[in-house]
Amino acid sequence: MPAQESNKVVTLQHPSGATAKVSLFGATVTSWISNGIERLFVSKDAILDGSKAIRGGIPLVFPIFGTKAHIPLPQHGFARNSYWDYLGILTDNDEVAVRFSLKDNQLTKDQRQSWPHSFRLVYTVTLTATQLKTYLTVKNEDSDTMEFNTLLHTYFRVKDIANVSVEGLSSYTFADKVAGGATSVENRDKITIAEEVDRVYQDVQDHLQLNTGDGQKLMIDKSGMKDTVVWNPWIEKAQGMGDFGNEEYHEMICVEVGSVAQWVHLEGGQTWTGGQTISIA
Ligand SMILES: O=P(O)(O)OC[C@H]1O[C@H](O)[C@H](O)[C@@H](O)[C@@H]1O
Repeated sequence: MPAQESNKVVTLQHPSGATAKVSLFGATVTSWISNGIERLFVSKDAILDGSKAIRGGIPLVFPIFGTKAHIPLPQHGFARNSYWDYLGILTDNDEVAVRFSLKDNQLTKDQRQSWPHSFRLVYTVTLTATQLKTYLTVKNEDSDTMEFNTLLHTYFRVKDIANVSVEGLSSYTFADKVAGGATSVENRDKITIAEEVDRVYQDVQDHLQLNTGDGQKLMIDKSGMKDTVVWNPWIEKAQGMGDFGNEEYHEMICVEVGSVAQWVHLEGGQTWTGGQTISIA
């Protein structure tokens, strides 16, 4: 079978040998192996029992990014902390695609009170020989307009952060969360990491390139999503996270496509789609 569920994890297998795993908890992609190489980072200390969002892979941020004073939801919302339904395989020709769904009636009473909207999320994860595609559809099932943020919080595995760079963000404005949200314009063609980095690049082009430093290149093509966050916790933040090894900041970088700088406005009855295609160059 190209996809099967066992113990709340769906495993995708492509005839090329590529594989991916998606936990029903958060619909979090926790592994993507292509050409025999694991491309995603999951912390050795990640908590996988459903009591906390998974530290690594692709946690799905919805309906808020960070925290919002007027919406009493936990950081990054409820999607990454909820069990999703597995809807099964969509196609199985050159690609293996599986879908997951989350509806408002699967939330806790507190979550529904904090964000009182009727909605349906459908998340499609598609595996080809050389690509991973993750696309989210949001359906507003109310008659009123709904506002949300969403982001694919992708943790990429790298050999050594010292040799990693991200291309495609030059000349875009970013909010620097390490500097209290101060905005600046990026002037580097290749963004490298040598300290704590937590930047929200706003309204950026859809094509980015991640050089993982070992000769491998990943192309990240987003669609329907405006912004890109680049994050590495570096030394002190790493030490402060219970579910992240002290030295693991060397082995990961988050490049997170999403719509987070502004609310997405979705009218009643309407559907929104956004996501990313990650390709091995
Ligand atoms: O610790 P988490 O809630 O998973 O958040 C991890 C990180 O997510 C994003 O990258 C934010 O920009 C960071 O500010 C945050 O620290």
